[in-house]
Amino acid sequence: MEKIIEKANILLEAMPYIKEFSGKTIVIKYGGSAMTDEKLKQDFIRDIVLMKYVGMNPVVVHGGGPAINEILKKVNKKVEFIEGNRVTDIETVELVEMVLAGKVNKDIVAIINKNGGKAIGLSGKDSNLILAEKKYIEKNGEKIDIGYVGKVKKINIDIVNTLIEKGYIPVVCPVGSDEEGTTYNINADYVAGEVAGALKADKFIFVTDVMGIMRDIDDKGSLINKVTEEEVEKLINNKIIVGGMLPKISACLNALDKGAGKVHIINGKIEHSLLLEIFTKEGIGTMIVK
Ligand SMILES: Nc1ncnc2c1ncn2[C@@H]1O[C@H](COP(=O)(O)OP(=O)(O)O)[C@@H](O)[C@H]1O
Ligand SMILES: CC(=O)N[C@@H](CCC(=O)OP(=O)(O)O)C(=O)O
Repeated sequence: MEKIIEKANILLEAMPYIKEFSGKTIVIKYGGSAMTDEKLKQDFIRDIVLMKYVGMNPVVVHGGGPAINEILKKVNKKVEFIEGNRVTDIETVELVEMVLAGKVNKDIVAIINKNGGKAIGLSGKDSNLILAEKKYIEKNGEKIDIGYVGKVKKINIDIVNTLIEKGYIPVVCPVGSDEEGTTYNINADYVAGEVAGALKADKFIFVTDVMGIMRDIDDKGSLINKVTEEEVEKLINNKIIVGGMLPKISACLNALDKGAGKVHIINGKIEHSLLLEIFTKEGIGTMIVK
C-alpha cells in the first residue's frame, strides 16, 4: 500500500510542472550520440509522447552523426570534421540526406506513432522550412571550403506552427536547400537553435551523451549546473569547451537571443532524462542563461 501511495506522491510532484508547461512549446535537440542504445531510444521517445499527452507541444530536431559515419565507413569514405562540421562532398551530401531524412527521421516518427503520438517528419526542404546557404569555415584568417555544408539563412516556421496547432509532433532533420535547390548538410545543433528561436520556444533542451557542460569530461562532479554567456566565453577561451559542444553553445546563445526561454543541455544516456529535467525542481544537466 505504501508503495502505491508513494506513486501518487510522485505524480503530484509533477503537477506544478504540468501546469507551468501546459500549452507551451518545448524544442528538443535529439543528438545522434544519444540514439545509439535502442532501449534508451524507445524510452526517450515515449517520454516525448507523454509530454504531448499532458498538454505540452514538443518539437524534435534530430541529428544522426554516428549513423552517417557508419554508412560512410561502409562505402569507404573518409569521416572528417572541421570545427564540428562534417566535410561534405557531393556523394556525402546524398548519403547524409538518405540517412537523416530517411532512416533516422522515419525511425523516430514511427516510434512516436507506435506510442500513440501523431508525428510528422520534415526535412528542411519541406515547405521551405530551412532556406540554407553555403557555409565556409574561417580559420587563421583563411576561408576553408568544406563542400555541401550549409548554414541557416532563413527559417519558414509556419509549417511547424500549423502542425503544432493540429496536434502533431513535428520531427525535423537538418537538411536544407538554397534558392536554386542545392542540398546542404547542416549541423543539427544550429538548426535546433534556429527552430527554437523562430518558435520562441519556452524551453529548449539539448539531449546529448554527456551530463552537460563539464570542467573535466572524466569527472562527473565537475558538471556546471548553471552558466552565463560570459562564463561560457571563458570556458571556450580556456579550451574547456571544445569539439561537439561548441555548436551547441552557439545554438543555445542564438536561441536565447531570438527569444527562447530556458535552455538546457542534458544527458540522454540517463533513463528518462527528459522527464527528470522537465518534471523535477532540481532538473539535471546544465542550464545556460544570458
Ligand atoms: N566542456 C565540455 N563538457 C561536456 N562535453 C564536452 C565539453 N567539451 C567538449 N565536449 C564534447 O561534446 C560532445 C557532445 O557533442 P556531440 O558529440 O556533437 O553530440 P551530439 O551527437 O549529441 O550532437 C561530448 O561527447 C564531449 O565529448
Ligand atoms: C554539417 C554537419 O556536421 N552535419 C551533421 C548533421 C547531423 C548532426 O548534426 O548530428 P548530431 O546531432 O548527431 O551531431 C553531420 O553530418 O554529422
